[in-house]
Amino acid sequence: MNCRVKICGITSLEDALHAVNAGADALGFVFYDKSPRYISPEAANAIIALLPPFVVPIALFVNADESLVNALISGSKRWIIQFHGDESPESCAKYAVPFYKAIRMKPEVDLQVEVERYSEALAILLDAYKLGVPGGTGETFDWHLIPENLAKPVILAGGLTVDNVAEAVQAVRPYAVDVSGGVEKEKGLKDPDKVALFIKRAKGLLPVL
Ligand SMILES: O=C(O)c1ccccc1NCC(=O)[C@H](O)[C@H](O)COP(=O)(O)O
Repeated sequence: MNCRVKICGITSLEDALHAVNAGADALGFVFYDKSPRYISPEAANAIIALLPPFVVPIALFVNADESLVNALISGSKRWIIQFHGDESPESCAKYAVPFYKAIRMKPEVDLQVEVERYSEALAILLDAYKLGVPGGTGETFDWHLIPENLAKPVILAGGLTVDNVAEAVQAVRPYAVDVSGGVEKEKGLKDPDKVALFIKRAKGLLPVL
């Protein structure tokens, strides 16, 4: 299976280019100022101007003001937005760029209903629910909560690491996987070896020993 990989929480050009050279399909940039992975719109737009054309830059917002989102996307036409808060379907769809909607998974979430609500989303990203923490929790959720016949591509996130990503891809068969904390050496800084190994294992290019 050809599983794509998004490396999230990029804060430097060095980490961005290393992830791309290791085979990342998409890079995530966090514009949530309470995150240790926060990057300014100016710094992120400078990085994405140097990315090769087939790499997708993804801008992550949590209940952000419209003016902040518009300020970012006015700097580059390449962005896809990942809404990671409580944004309504209407507020996600009002921008000039495509979007993904993150759903924080717990047993009472009906994914079929969420997929219908966010009908204009390109894909849904499934992350672990943790009270008071909007994302980047480093925690997994119960993958059995994901139905097989969802009408949107699934990006699987939440607590993925070099040790569990191959199993996750096998079990869920997602369109893509997304990782942040599992490939860091400290919060906000990627570990190049873990990034490379994670991508190889997600794409089935290396056996898990
Ligand atoms: O990464 C953050 O700090 C963050 C903060 C607030 C909202 C979302 C955030 N990250 C979202 C992501 O896309 C992460 O990649 C995803 O939550 C998975 O994180 P992890 O469990 O650390 O791999």
